[in-house]
Amino acid sequence: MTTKGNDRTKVRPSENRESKLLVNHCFGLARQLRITKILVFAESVLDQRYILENKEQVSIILLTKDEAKIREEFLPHCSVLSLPGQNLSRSDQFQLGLLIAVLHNLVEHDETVLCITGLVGSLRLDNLLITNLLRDNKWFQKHTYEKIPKKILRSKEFIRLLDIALRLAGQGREGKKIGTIFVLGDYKKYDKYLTQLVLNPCKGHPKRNRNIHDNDFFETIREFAALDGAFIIDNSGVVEKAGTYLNPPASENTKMLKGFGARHAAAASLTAVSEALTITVSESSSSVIVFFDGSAILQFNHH
Ligand SMILES: Nc1ncnc2c1ncn2[C@@H]1O[C@H](COP(=O)(O)OP(=O)(O)OP(=O)(O)O)[C@@H](O)[C@H]1O
Repeated sequence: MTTKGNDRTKVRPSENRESKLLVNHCFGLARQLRITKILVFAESVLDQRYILENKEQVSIILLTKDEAKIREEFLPHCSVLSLPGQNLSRSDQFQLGLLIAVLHNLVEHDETVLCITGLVGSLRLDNLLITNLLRDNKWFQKHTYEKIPKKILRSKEFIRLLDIALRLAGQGREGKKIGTIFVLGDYKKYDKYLTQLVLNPCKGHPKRNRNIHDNDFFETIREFAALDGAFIIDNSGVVEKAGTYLNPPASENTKMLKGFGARHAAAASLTAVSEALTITVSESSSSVIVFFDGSAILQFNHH
């Protein structure tokens, strides 16, 4: 059991031993199964050195919410990836971590890898998984991965937007839940399906001040999320519009999601008739859903 408040100093020696044994067994399994990549959720590792002691013939991919916490001696031996989101379930952590590794070309989408993780904040590793994105993710089975324009899904803009969406879903605004849509892509190609519900609050501001990569802009996004409608973001991460209503035509290519209403229908439909990718934050369920080509391709739920 994790202590309430996730006191990082309170890891019993026996628990640290459990984590070390799990890591040892993981590397043993990798050798036996000839698996060459191991994803480690670094947030849960108290003593990172025992991972280095094990590394031979495997690539270690460290996933972290805070790259500054990764010890320097690790860096030449591991790939370090930033993991967006907060309070995700463990299965969502796995899914997101693996997806990000695939998007960074560190893992093939049909490659079997080992993942070790623990409860966020617990500093204990307690879970070992053998997984393969193509085998274990329904969407990857149904779709041709290569069909997704790499410039969109493999972009740092997509990963950053996912991070923003997960943070908004997890934190809300002034104690209230947030619901919104982010649209990523070449917006001029689907401008005809966009209508302003209110005057565009981004208009007239320099591009550098409304880029999703700018940390200071995050709070503005949180404020603008209170407006009905969607954020329209170009491929370089500049928010071109906010408070925008999506009005795409009906298309047979749209797969509606059960249990959701107009927001999710609009987000799905726009991707059916354009090359845009949309990410929704659901006000009713706090889930974050990524749509592409008319379908939900990824879904993350908060707990
Ligand atoms: N076409 C659209 N474009 C942009 N925003 C929309 C559109 N349709 C609805 N919305 C926004 O979504 C809000 C919620 O609508 P609704 O409850 O029907 O959607 P939902 O898919 O169930 O979303 P949620 O899970 O967030 O409640 C509306 O108040 C409106 O602000």
